[in-house]
Amino acid sequence: EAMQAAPSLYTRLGGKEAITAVVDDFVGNVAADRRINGFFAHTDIPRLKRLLVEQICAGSGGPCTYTGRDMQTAHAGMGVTEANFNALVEDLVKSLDKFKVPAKEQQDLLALLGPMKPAIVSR
Ligand code: HEM
Repeated sequence: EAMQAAPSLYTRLGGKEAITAVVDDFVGNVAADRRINGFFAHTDIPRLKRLLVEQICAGSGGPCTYTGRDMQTAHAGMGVTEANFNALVEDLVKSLDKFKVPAKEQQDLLALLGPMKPAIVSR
């Protein structure tokens, strides 16, 4: 019997469609979140959604290429705080819970995004 590779996080999340559904809902939460929605007042939201899907797809082992800017450049000069960062993660977890993404996959996704924090938080 052949050895079986462990399925990627991308596969465990349910692939591109499931990731797209979570990102749509997540960005909706962010847009409604008065703690942080001011940051996004001039943002092209469909583009942001597309780039988030690409980033999560590529980072989780899926067949995507991230075409956006690096995290430091994208968030430069915004003055994002740790509290802002935590609020955004809370909005993401709300969507992960809503779509019943299991705890292990939530952990693995947050472990993928957590290391980006120093590039994003600037004060
Ligand atoms: C792990 C956390 C985060 C990830 C993975 C992330 C990811 C991204 C990505 C992929 C983009 C698009 C890059 C591009 O425009 O080329 C972006 C843009 C943006 N992010 Fe984040 N981000 C995070 C946290 C935050 C936080 C905490 C804030 C503020 C509360 C924020 C505010 C923004 C804004 C306003 C833009 C749009 C910039 C523009 O319109 O030019 N992000 N982010």
